[in-house]
Amino acid sequence: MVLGSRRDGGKVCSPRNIKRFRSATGVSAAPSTSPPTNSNVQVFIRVRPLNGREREKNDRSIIDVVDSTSLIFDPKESDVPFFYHGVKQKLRDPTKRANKNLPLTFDRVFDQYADNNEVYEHTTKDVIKTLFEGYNCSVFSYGATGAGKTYTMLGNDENKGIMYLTMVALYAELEKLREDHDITLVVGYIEVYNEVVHDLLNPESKQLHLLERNGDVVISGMKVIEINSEDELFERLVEGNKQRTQHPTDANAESSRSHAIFQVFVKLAPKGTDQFKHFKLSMIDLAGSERASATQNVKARFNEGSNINKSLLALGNVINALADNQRHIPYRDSKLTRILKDSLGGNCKTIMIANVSPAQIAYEDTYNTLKYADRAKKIKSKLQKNIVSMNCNPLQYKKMNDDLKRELSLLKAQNQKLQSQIANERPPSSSCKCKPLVQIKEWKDKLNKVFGEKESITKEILLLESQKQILQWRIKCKHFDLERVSKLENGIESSGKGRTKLESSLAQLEGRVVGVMDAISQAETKLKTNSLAIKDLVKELKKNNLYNSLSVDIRNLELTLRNNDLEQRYAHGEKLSRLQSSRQEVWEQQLTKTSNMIMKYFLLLKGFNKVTNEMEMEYKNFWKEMKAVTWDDDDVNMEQASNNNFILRPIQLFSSDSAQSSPELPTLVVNQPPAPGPGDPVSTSSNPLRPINSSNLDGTFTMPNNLKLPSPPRSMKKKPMNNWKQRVGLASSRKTPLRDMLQPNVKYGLNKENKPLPSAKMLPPSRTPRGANFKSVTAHLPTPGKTVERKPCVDLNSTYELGV
Ligand SMILES: Nc1ncnc2c1ncn2[C@@H]1O[C@H](COP(=O)(O)OP(=O)(O)OP(=O)(O)O)[C@@H](O)[C@H]1O
Repeated sequence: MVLGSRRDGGKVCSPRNIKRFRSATGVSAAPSTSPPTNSNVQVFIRVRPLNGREREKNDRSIIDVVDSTSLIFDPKESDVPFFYHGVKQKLRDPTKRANKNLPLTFDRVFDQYADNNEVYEHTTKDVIKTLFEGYNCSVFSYGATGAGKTYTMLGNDENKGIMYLTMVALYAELEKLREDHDITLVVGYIEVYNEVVHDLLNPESKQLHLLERNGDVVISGMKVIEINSEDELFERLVEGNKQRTQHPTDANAESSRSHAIFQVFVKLAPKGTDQFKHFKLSMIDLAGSERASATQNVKARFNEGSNINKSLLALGNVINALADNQRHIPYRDSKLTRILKDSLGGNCKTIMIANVSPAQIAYEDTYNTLKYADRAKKIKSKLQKNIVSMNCNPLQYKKMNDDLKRELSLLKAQNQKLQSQIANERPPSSSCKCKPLVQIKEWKDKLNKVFGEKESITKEILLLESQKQILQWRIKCKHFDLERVSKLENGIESSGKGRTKLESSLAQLEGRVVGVMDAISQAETKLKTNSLAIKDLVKELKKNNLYNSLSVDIRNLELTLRNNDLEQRYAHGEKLSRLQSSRQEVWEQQLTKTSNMIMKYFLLLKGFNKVTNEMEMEYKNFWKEMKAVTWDDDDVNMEQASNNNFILRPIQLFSSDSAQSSPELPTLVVNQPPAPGPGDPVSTSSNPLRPINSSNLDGTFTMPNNLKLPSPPRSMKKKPMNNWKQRVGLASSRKTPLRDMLQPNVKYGLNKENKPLPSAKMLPPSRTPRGANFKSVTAHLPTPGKTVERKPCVDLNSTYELGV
């Protein structure tokens, strides 16, 4: 079959084929018949041309590239008549294996005629844009040994690879920004060989270690160098590549026996500001995967081959776990997956180029690579969905906190500006000729006093409000706990101690809420009195024609109030978010345990043939639900999210008199919450920008009547609520679904005892040397079979530590 031709169009999607592929790959969905859409992970297939040896053997092509996004693996061969005892048979030759005739679709499929430029145009060209938007990006080439990974990534003098082409485009973009930005670009190049990390730019150095910092993996001691031109870059790439461990294999005379990771770190700082943006581009040339049967290696190579396969198997498991949206992603299983942690999951755009050979002899390798690629296609971007909902989403809190932080810094800047304005104010003789300085000072003191009072009262109210919200949240959690404990006690002998303890701590918490609410209402009365005092003072100032002279001071005092208000809200958000995170952690552990238990008992019952159809159905539905744990308010935008029970309600901080009376002041635009109207949700963030100078502010503190509070679980609702419980606000709520991940305990490529399946066995590569790759590289290659020796490095001054 010839590449690029399309045959048997109507039959390729036969249900039989689809079923076979599903069982072979473990892919639960049907093989893609439409191209994968918008995702953080894009998967491309590159089919290399048959090489001389394959052409000599007259190998048939096992890949039919149908169009730019689809291919057929092992296409059906045209019918060669099959004769038995001289009679033409209707059936196919039983001695020949039936063709898989498997259709697959990817983001793009490149046939043997595509050069590196074409691959670049459709793969990494768009990456540049994504990088400048502030995302990290990763490109990695995957495939069996000799499939064309290094050719794609590095290329040669005539046909430079996508690493180089991408970097040239990156330089061009940076050049456009050079005039008004300070730019730093550094690169690092490492390899992972036999589970040891080496620095390819500093071959003398000893092995590098991986460290975890705040959940990120950091390569300690990696040397990074500044690059100033494209040519210098290509030289560095080739130089680094020379240091890579290479040995000949059956399929490639210069097989790279290590995973090479080239990283580019860019820092962009607009001139004259102290802000900067940074991003990272990682380009990874993986070592070739190899089949057990394809290699006949000496002992020395065996270890190497098994390490390559082990890390690629770990990579496969990570891809599977991400594709299945599992909560636990086994990044820690190998150095490679640890380094690639933020290149596969998380906030990173990933491009995978799977390289395959179309030759019949590479049948298994090509099939395995396509399986990998098809799985990788299923990794979608919304990885954060793997979090169990507790009614309030900590991520939303984080965003709200960030908004508040921004608002706060804006206000602080405005405040500072106003303060300097006051300091630079001309003496009263010019602005207020008739008022002596002493008199002004007296009024200023009066203002400071009433605003000082207001500040401490609002502080107190917000503190109490924060306490109340946290107590209410804890009450809600306790109700859930109580409901569960009560249910679990059914059917077992229990002293009921657990329930009693929970009930008493619930009563205690509810009592505390009542106390806090009393304190709030007292503080509110004080605030009302204070607001009246401010109003009176402002009136007097106006009467004495002093208001204009002191308007800047009033404004400044108001802004100080606003600063404090925001600071407290921010602290509240953070505290609640911390509490929720720790509760969530406990929950996740509990849910994992519960799911495992359910699975155990289900299997036990099944073993005894006691599972009814209904139970089986229920279990399957449960399992399905557990597979895709999502926030139940995932798609709610922040506006809606702020309609949430645990946000501090707004306090009116400014008097209308003061707000409308200083027209000469610059209008301060902040993200201020609007005063809640009747029936409006209580909201403190994500409102459209609006000026603080609003004439509807009357300086009074009003208790919103729409503060929604959580309800008790169903069992509690049955009980009549007494007065204080109603005040605590246990009125209505939504149910939080009990979900957890429950995945069948089957890992890709592993049997039940967690041992590699026969197809994943490792055997070392062959010793047969074959033709050279790149002129520039081969001139400096180590002797085949000889590993590059590394000496310990003493000069650590020139090394940096950067996040992977
Ligand atoms: N698209 C292509 N066009 C022309 N030649 C190619 C192409 N892809 C690969 N080759 C040639 O095939 C041979 C093997 O390619 P390459 O070294 O890139 O394989 P590899 O996947 O990196 O192998 P390994 O994992 O063993 O290092 C090289 O000689 C290379 O020049």
